[in-house]
Amino acid sequence: MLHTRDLTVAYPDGPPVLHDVTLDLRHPGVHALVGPNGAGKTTLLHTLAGHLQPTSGTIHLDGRDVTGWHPTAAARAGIALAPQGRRLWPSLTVAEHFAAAGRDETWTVEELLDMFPPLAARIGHRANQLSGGEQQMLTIARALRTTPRLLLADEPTEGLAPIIADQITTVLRDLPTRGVTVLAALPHAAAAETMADTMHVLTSGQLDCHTHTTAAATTALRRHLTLTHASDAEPHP
Ligand SMILES: Nc1ncnc2c1ncn2[C@@H]1O[C@H](COP(=O)(O)OP(=O)(O)OP(=O)(O)O)[C@@H](O)[C@H]1O
Repeated sequence: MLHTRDLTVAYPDGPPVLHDVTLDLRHPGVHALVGPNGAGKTTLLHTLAGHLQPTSGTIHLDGRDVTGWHPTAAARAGIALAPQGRRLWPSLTVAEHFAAAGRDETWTVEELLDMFPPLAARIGHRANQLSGGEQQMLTIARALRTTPRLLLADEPTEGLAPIIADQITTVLRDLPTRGVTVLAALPHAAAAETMADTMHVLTSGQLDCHTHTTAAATTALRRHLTLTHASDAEPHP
């Protein structure tokens, strides 16, 4: 459903941060993009959502070339981003976030509140009055209001208490049954294990390994850390 080929991305006036990233999500499901801080996970998700332009390479969603599309067009094509840091409007209420994001009634407010019960009790509260977990729930719920086929979730359980992280994981795991494929950026393989069907390991802007097992993902991450530390320790001439 999502296919990127040789995607290279740089920030203005900087060197490439992603190098020739070829990612193939053939089947609906929950897919994890696993990598350490600075690997380029956020950069990849933002590029898929149209917030960054690749310098080369292509992005296809369901066979359609969406490379370089404006975020609004990417959203219409079915790509939604639940960003890291949540990016909510602090002074808008939960209800106002739903109203602002709503496009059609595939995901009704009632359904979303059933999915995230803590939000139901907070419907009239402003975003800056919500807990971190409630903010994350609102971020995902708001993204679903745009009726995505692909939900990009950037570190969706970051900093949350385990019980809240479990609630969010359960919701994400269930989304493919509603026709939504999830690509979740996660910092390590253990976090991906409970959430994802496949893991794609990103290190230093390059995709390193595609796997179904935590062990293989962890090995790839350890290999990267070992190589990084070894080159850091090399004496400089
Ligand atoms: N706005 C920006 N301008 C320039 N460089 C940036 C910008 N945002 C990120 N970078 C750089 O791009 C690289 C990849 O960062 P990115 O945030 O995509 O990684 P990440 O894997 O999501 O890490 P983290 O888990 O820490 O968010 C890093 O070297 C970072 O410093």
